[in-house]
Amino acid sequence: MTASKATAPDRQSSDAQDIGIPERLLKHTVRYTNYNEVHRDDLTPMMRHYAEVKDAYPYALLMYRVGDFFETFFQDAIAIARELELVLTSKDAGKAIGKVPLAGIPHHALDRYCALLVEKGFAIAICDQVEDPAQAQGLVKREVTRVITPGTILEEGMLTAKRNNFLAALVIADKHWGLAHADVSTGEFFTTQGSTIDQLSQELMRLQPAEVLVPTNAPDLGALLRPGETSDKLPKGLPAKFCYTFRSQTAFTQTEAKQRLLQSYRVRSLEGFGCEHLPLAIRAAGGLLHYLEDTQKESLAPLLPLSTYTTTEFLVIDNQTRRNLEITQTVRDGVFHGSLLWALDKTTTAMGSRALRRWLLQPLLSIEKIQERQTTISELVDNGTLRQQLQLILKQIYDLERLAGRAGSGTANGRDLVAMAESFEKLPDLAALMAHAQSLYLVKLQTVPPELEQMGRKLRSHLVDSPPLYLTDGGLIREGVNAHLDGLRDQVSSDQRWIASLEVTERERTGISNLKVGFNKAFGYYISISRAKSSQAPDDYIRKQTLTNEERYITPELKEREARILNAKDEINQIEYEIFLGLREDVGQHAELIRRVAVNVAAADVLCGLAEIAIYQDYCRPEIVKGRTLTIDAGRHPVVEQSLPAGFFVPNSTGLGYGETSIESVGSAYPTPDLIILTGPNASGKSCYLRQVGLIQLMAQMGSFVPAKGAVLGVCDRIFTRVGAVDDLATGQSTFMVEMNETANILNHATPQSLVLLDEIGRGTATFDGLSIAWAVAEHLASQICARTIFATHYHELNELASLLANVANFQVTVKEMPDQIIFLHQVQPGGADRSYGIEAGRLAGLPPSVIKRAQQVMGQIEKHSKIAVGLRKGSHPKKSSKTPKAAEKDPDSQLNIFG
Ligand SMILES: Nc1ncnc2c1ncn2[C@@H]1O[C@H](COP(=O)(O)OP(=O)(O)OP(=O)(O)O)[C@@H](O)[C@H]1O
Repeated sequence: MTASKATAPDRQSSDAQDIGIPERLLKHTVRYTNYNEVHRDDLTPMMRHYAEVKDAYPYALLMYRVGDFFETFFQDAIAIARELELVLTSKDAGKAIGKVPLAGIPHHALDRYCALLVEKGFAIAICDQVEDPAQAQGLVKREVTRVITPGTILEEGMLTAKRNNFLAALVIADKHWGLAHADVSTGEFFTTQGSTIDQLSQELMRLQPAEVLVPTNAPDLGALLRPGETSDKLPKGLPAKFCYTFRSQTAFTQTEAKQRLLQSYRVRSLEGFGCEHLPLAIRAAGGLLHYLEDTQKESLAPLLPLSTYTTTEFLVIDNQTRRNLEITQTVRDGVFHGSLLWALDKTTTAMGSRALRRWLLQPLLSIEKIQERQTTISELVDNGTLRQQLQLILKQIYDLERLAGRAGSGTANGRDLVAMAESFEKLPDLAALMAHAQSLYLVKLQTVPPELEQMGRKLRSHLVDSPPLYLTDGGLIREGVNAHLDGLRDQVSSDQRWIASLEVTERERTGISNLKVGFNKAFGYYISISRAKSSQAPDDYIRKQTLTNEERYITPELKEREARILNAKDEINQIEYEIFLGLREDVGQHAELIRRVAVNVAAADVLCGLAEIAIYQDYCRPEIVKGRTLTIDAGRHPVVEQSLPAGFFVPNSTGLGYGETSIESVGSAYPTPDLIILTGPNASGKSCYLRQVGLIQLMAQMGSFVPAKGAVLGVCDRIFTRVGAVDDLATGQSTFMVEMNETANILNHATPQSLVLLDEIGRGTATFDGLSIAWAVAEHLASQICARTIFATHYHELNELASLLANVANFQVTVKEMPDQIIFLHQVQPGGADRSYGIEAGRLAGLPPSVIKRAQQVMGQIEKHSKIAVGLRKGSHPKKSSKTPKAAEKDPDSQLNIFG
């Protein structure tokens, strides 16, 4: 980029409002708000260098190290002053330019401020001094040592322990897409390929990446879109809630991307990663790796081997379903407390907690893999001692995934390595505990890589138990590690002892009883004598400073000892630092091995937590079968149950899967339709029941036990939900349109293997429109798709469907009517509610009696004259047996005649 002459040379100042900074923070008038407004030749050498560096990172806030501060200038200064509420001052940028905006942060507070900026979606380039300023001739050498972007954070303080921080990269071509994602802090690296933008955005919504890379050939390469910002360069249909970074297309081309992956993993083919035949997946992964190399510089820790997956390997849970089933956060407040994850997370390690979240968002389809997880839970349920001891050991294991990342990237400190050593020491205990374990996930813990055991011993023998936070201040390395280091330490101790005893010896020698030995930063060690006694100072004392009441002296020997101490200390610190770097590098080289072990530990932790829940919440191991059976005996909602006093939750059974053999455990007489029409008054528990079935299915497919007495469950391909009515203000869609979009999506994608949970379809429009749509949707699901469906509704007219279609059954949530109140029994029983209690609910809520009376009259009229009601009452529809779902399938255009 070439320097351009000031575009607004007459701009002398901007007022506070102009740049969005409160008056109280604006300490100087601000001149030039963009570094490109000034002529480069007019800048001071340092500012010119700043501008050159800034040219290379236009999309990032540039933190430029000056002494003890990281300073930002021009527009970056304005941005950070505004975002962090810092004082905006100014700096002289050159004679012809004068003062330009400046905002700085102390170097030791860099992490804290960066965390805040990254959270707000900014990228930060850190330009540090790379030579000792004391040794520098002329301008201190500075280089960008790291670029921190929302998706490339490694710093512990900036990460959330219990969730992954994913960086994603996508490539879209010919209606197909490739999507790679990696967590640099844990080393996980995945790639996949698929079609339809809808699928891509669903996958992004599942991953919730902190940053998404998008290749473009647009001119403002490197621009970063913060969450909520839009750009016409962003492919249509992608969620606006993420942070998007535009990258040059070059790194995303097939040749470059593949080459980069081959080189990085030192392999000849991508066959082993399973993506050789997936060009878009390769391009996305290569582009992502390039970005990491670009931003992490030397500090990029090796990632785990690239793993290829397909979105069809997992139970598909779209964004609405994830939201409606409140898997990771509640619908109402968007908080973790009250979500399924909250109810199930009994993990002990941060790694386990992250793994549980991933498992919940990606339940399995393979019966075998589900059973592997179940078997481990069973073993831990049956063997309480094993479970408790496992938990005790897990408690002592630190976040190995992230520690390995920090070691690999050269950012780990002494405490990190000690934490690793302590964790490695626990691995043999874990192996010994698992010696007789039978199930796969526990057997995986039986072997400890010898390298890690050795590494643990080495770290322990080299590092002190509680190392200091800073690496260059010494105090890290134990005695006995390095003979020269020990010698220097002995020398320092002896000199320090000599100085410590100096006061006594000099008092004796001089006879001055109040003689003291002191130390200050300016002069180092000195001997102090009160003014009154100063005449008694011996000849070898050299006067250094005169204060009101005392004289300060040095002696040649004192200075010699002092110099020796200081030199030795410098050398000690340097040797310790080098030993530490060697240790850290050693650990870094084992990052991949450490992470592999960490993955096993995390999985065991998840399963141990699930076993714990299974015991204390009385869950059962569901039988996972082929086919469409969905039978739950006395199921409960895992979250609502935990929030009610013990024993208050009313269990309910469920049977779905028409044509499947009945399951004995639930009673052979239990009906198993494809579609349940569920009616019942407000607040009786319909939504709760609906969600309970969805959650039980989901938990079963992630391998967990489930809150029920017994369950036999076929594997679902997708769970769809349509729950409640919420305006999507962000996209400007009305409640009804959102509802219809979601319903259309379900009807277009559901299969007989899907589980569909619909709550009050058609409520957002006129009653008859709503009822008609609800009817048609239910009929289509039952007769055309044959998806297993629960359809909760207040339109009890829909109960008629059961008499028309053999695979539809009516259920109701029962209430007990009392003279002046309704008692909610929360029991789901066969049969349809023949009436709503809406008017009663209104009466209980205090609507005036005249209004209630009038409402009853109106209802009577509507029921009498409604065509659909008349049609339904006539019973003129064909006999149930003549319209089985299969018959309807053959003749999809035929509709059931309900109008007579
Ligand atoms: N099986 C149950 N056992 C105990 N309490 C329950 C049960 N099911 C629901 N509840 C309680 O009843 C409340 C209302 O349930 P829910 O929201 O499912 O009702 P609803 O029938 O869907 O109401 P509406 O038709 O107004 O949406 C829940 O918050 C829960 O506390």
